[in-house]
Amino acid sequence: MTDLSPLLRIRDAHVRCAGREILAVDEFSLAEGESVALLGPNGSGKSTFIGLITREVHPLHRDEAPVLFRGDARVTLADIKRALGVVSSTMQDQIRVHVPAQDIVAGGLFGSLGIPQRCTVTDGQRARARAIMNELGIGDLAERDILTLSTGQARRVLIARALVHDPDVLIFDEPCTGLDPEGMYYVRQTMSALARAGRPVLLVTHYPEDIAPEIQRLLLVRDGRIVADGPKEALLTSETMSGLFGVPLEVVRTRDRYSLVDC
Ligand SMILES: Nc1ncnc2c1ncn2[C@@H]1O[C@H](COP(=O)(O)OP(=O)(O)OP(=O)(O)O)[C@@H](O)[C@H]1O
Repeated sequence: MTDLSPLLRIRDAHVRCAGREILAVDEFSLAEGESVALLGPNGSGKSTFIGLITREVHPLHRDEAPVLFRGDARVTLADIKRALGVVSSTMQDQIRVHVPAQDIVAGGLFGSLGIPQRCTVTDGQRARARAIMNELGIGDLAERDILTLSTGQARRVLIARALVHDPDVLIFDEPCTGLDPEGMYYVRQTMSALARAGRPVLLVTHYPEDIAPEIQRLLLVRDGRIVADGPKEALLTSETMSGLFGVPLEVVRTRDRYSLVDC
């Protein structure tokens, strides 16, 4: 029998912090192979939404579990780490040790940012880390000290780390923050290629420019709520964006990308 459960389902999930509700999700499903972008202003609840999926944020308890992976509520944290590959702009700040970039990539095989103490990396695991770096065009960075890389180079190393264990879903949490146009180009191209290859990408961003042409579905988040969920063509309008961000904005479409300009 075919399993018709979505890859991910969030239903009636509520997150409270410091005495107030910071996120409420009535219903969200991600099908196998589907990619989606979450767009919203600062403080709207996007990272909290991702935290629900990664289990870093806990919803209020209720009898029926609010977050299901392939229909299963009882997945362990290890299962979640295996299923997800996460890239965020803040991860780089957490790296404080001088290690070769390939060790950061291999760390993804252990669900950590580097190789944990007491763990030994096999030749096969090292080869896997090198192979994924080569695939992303950053093989020349493998032996470089991670702390000496530019922000753009380090971000691409973090993408390799997120991919090294062949996850079911890739989460990009504001992946272009702090990058110059070259860095943005490579990160956006990589997201496009992954989504095109059918790897589900869950992108969190403030900017429509980051949304790869292959990502068709858009969620708009504001004040801790999903205020819209639909095709990006329908939602990326000047009127909707001005309402979402609370300032007058114009949406400009250039080929298959969208951008926001002040008006
Ligand atoms: N630990 C916390 N304690 C109190 N409030 C919190 C905490 N974490 C998040 N919040 C609040 O929850 C709301 C949603 O935060 P969240 O970080 O999810 O938003 P975001 O859309 O990711 O923001 P940004 O775009 O700035 O990263 C914000 O109002 C934030 O201040």
